[in-house]
Amino acid sequence: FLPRPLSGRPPLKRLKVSEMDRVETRGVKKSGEESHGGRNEDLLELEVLDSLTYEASLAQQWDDVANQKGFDWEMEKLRRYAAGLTVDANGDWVRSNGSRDWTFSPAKKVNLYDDDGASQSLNAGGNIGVVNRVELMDTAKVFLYNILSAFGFGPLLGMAAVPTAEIQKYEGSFFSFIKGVLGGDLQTLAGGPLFLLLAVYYKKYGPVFNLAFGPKSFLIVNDPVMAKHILKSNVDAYDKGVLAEILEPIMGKGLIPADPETWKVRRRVIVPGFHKKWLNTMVTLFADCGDRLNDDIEQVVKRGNAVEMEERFCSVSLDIIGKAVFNYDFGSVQKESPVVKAVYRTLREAEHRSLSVIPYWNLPYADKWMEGQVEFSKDMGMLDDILADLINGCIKTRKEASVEELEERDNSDDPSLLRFLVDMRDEDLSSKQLRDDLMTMLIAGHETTAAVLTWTLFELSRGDPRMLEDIQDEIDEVMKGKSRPDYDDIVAMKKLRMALIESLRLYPEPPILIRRALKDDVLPAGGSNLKNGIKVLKGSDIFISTWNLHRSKELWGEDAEIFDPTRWDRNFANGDVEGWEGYNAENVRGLYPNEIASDFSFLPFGGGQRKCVGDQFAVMEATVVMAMLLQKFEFTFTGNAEDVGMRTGATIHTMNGLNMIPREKGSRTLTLRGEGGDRGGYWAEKNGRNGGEDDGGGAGGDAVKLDKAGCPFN
Ligand code: HEM
Repeated sequence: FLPRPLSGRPPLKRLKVSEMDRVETRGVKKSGEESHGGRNEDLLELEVLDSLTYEASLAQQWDDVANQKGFDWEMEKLRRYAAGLTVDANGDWVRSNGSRDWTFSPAKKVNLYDDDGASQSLNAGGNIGVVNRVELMDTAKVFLYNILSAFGFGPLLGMAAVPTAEIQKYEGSFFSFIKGVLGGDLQTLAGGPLFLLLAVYYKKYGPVFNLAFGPKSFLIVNDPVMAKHILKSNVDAYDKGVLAEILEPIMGKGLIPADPETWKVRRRVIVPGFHKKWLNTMVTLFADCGDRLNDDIEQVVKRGNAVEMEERFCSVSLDIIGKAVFNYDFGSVQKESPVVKAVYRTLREAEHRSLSVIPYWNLPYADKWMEGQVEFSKDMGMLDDILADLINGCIKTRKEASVEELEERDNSDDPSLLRFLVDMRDEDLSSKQLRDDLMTMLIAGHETTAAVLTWTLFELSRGDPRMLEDIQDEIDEVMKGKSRPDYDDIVAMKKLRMALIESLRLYPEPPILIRRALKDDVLPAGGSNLKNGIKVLKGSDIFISTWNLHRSKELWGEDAEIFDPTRWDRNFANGDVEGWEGYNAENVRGLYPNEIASDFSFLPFGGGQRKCVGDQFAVMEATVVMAMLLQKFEFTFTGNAEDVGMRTGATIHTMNGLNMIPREKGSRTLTLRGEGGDRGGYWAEKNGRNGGEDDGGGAGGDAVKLDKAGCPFN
């Protein structure tokens, strides 16, 4: 949440350049090398703009003199003077230290060589790619505009009248405040989970508002039209901003934090790994791990104990992701090993960082003296060693093949993504990049799926028991006595899939998507009354609250906060949200209703080009594990549903664990619980059942068998 530290890379590179090349092709080469035409020119020593620097991108941006006006240009000139540049008699920007050889205008075609001769990155057209980097000046400008807007100058500066929610009042105790400041914990400072605070402000301020902490502010977007603009229509104008800074030390240049240039390359490599045949193979893996979980719960039933299901779901999803991504068996359902502990501590640290106001991990030598950081660095070391061994082992047995061949290959001995990536023909096997990709998928695909399972079981257990019974009936009908579902069974278990996806609506993982503007932009008005749109300055940080989008009454109707898997069969629209098509059940394709069917009011896996690569994997995994569990067991809370509580990090966790008492299915007497009564009544009503027996939720009484004909799932 503090301004991004400047990168350590020097902005200029001292290289030798052939005058001929500079004029004709702008080629750059090392002293003593032959020029492209084979001529051995006299070489001049020049400072050439590194194509990867902010200066290079700026120089391109300002190439057109028509752009050289207004406030931004004045700021840019100041920036250039401060960087030691000046304008020469020809109007070119040059270094003021007398070196007239170097002009500010970037070369159009440049071949740069590192000192070791390795060529540097060029984009496909041979031009220097425009790298939009947010620099200190951009952040300063955003701060300045925030301050001026607070004094009412916003409209003069072309800013829309976006309301500002100011976190001024701290609700917690003095000691927890001090703890929050010292720990840099935003959640403690805000007095509770940030996304819940944003939900309160959403009710007050509507679809878009600023959240201000002094001069620093975040634009909070709770509108599907604006979200679509940021994630899809103008996606090149945004990157992951704060999130990338926080995750970089853990995930490196893995897909989630990757800058746009790295992302483009890696996404193209990784996506083919999730091909259809692989996903089918994965169903067997999900069932293997589901068996382990069932065996474990069986033991708990025998002992007559309670079990913490959130923890169990985390274990099963960790085992699955370990095997799927790098063919490593964490075996965490059966035992807790030092490796498993290291994974969890790393996840907790990543979450703590994402809630932190102070980048404490960047303090000098933090990994040597700071509590938590010493351990974190050891954990990362351990995980890196394991990953390095796995990668090296895989490389040693590499069998190169084309993507098509790999898709057809019998990979039953090692179906992992690592194997696929290593065997892919012509792939760069830099183990650092592979390490980053694998680490990212380990983290991205683990607790997210565990959270879906946790909150689905929670909601099914606290709702009308007939809802659960209905789903269990579906499982029995589809599985026909088999203990392990296959792909067709997953497709056939629609009620279960809709229950899982409904829990992702109410508990989105993560509850906030983070972006930073790489250029100035204007968001569409959507459901706001800001008809000219909302100006966004380069460098602005944006939170898209999926929690607010998914629970909005404007987007889902009055029952938005209710867990109702049948809603996915009904359309919903709202003409007040300009440009929003609404949710259309007919547009649902594939295993779950996605962002397209809801026109970006439902973003379970994000949307646009940076959408989750593991969506199908996750839905299939959750369906298999939950089907196998509910086929055999029933669960009741050890106490009340309210005891479970909620806290947040990158995903939404329970506060106190999902403590349940499991029993063999069929051994429980279904009762309508008082506290879930309204939900039960609602479910019954939606199913067209106004049955006299306890609908609407009194306590006690045997459950009424669901009337199949009235069920909207059918
Ligand atoms: C229910 C489970 C999951 C949920 C809810 C989920 C959610 C998401 C969301 C919301 C994003 C977009 C983030 C953004 O736009 O800032 C995302 C991205 C991503 N997810 Fe998932 N995810 C899940 C499972 C998985 C799995 C199983 C994997 C891998 C095996 C995975 C890998 C990724 C990756 C690599 C990205 C980054 C994609 C990119 O930027 O190109 N996720 N996920």
